Amino acid sequence: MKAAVLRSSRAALRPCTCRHLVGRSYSSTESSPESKVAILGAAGGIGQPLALLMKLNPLISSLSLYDIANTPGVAADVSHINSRAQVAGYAGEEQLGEALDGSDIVIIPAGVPRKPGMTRDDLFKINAGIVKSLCTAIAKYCPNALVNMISNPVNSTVPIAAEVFKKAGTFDERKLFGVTTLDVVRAKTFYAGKVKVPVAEVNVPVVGGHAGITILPLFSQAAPKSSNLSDDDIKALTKRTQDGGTEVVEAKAGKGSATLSMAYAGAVFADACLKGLNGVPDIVECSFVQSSITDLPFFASKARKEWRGGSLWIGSSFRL
Ligand SMILES: NC(=O)C1=CN([C@@H]2O[C@H](COP(=O)(O)OP(=O)(O)OC[C@H]3O[C@@H](n4cnc5c(N)ncnc54)[C@H](O)[C@@H]3O)[C@@H](O)[C@H]2O)C=CC1
Ligand SMILES: O=C([O-])CC(=O)C(=O)O
Repeated sequence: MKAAVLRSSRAALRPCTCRHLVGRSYSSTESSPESKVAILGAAGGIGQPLALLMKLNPLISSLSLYDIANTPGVAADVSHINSRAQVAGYAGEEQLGEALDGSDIVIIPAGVPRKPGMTRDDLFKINAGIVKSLCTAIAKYCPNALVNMISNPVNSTVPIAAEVFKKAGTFDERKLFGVTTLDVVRAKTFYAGKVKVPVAEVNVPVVGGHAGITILPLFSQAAPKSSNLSDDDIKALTKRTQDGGTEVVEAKAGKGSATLSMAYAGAVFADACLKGLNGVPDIVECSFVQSSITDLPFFASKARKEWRGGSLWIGSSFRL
C-alpha cells in the first residue's frame, strides 16, 4: 500500500548539549528534553483523541501517528494545533519502521474493539496477531522504547508482547506496561461520586488484571478515607468498576467500546512515563507488568517510574 507521510511544517528543533538532568538531550528552543512518542492505531476511536491529547503534552517534541490507513488526515488535522510536538503521519506497513524509529514511548491502541455480548477474550484471535506483528517491528526499530499496551485483551496482549521481545532478545520487564489506567480513572470517579469528595483529591489503587473480576479496585486503600462506606457500598463500587467497560460497550450499542475515557487514561499513563523518563521523582501509576508479587507471571500493581542509570526502574509498592 502506498501512502503519504505527512509532517508539520515547523522546522526541526535542534538539540543543544545540555544533558545535565537525566542524560537526555534538550532542545535549544524548549525547556523540556526531546521525546518521541509513537501511537500505533492512531486513526482509530482511541487513537484520534489520544493523538490530540499527546499533541498537547509539552514533554513531547515528536509525535508519530501510525495506522494501516487514514493517518495522513489525522496527522494533518492534529499538526495545526499550536503546541510543541511536531506531527508525522504514517500509513501502511512499509512506513512502520520510519514511524517507530527513535521512539521513546510506543502506545498501542491498534486492534478491534468489543461489541455487546462479547468478552475481551473474544478479541484475542485478531488482536494477538496485530500485537505480535507490531511488537516485532518495535523490537527491530526502537528496542529501547517503553511500550504502553492498550489493545485487548490486555491480560493476554502484554504476555504476547513479552514473548515477542524475548524472542528478539530485547525484553526488559521494566519497559512493558499493560495500560490499566482506565480502571483507576473509573474507580476514582465512582468513589468520589459515592463518598462526595472532590474527585481531584481521590486516589484508588486497582490491581490484578484488565478483565471482569481480575480488575480489583482496593477501595480499602482509597484516599481520602471514608468512614461511612458499608461493605455493600464497596461491593457495588467494585462491581461497577469491573463492569465499566461493558457499561460503555452496551451504551454504544454496537459502535465500539470506551474511546474518549480511554484516550484520557492513555494520556495520563503516557505522561507518567514521560515524567519518569525525565527524572521526576515519585511517579506511581498502577499498570499490568511482569511481576513476582503473586504466583502469576503478570499482575497489575502500583509501579514506580524513575530514571536510574539509563533505564526506567519499576519498583512495586503493592500492598493488600
Ligand atoms: N486497555 C484498556 O483499558 C482499553 C482497551 N481498549 C482496546 O483498544 C483497542 C482499540 O479500540 P478502538 O480504538 O476503540 O478501536 P478502533 O477500531 O476504533 O481503532 C483501532 C485502530 O487500529 C487500527 N489497526 C488495525 N490493525 C492495525 C495494525 N496492524 N497496525 C496499526 N493499526 C491497526 C485500525 O485501522 C483502527 O484505526 C481494542 O482492542 C479495545 O478493546 C479499549 C478501551 C479500553
Ligand atoms: O470493555 C472493553 O472492551 C474496553 C475496555 O477494556 C474498557 O473499557 O475497559
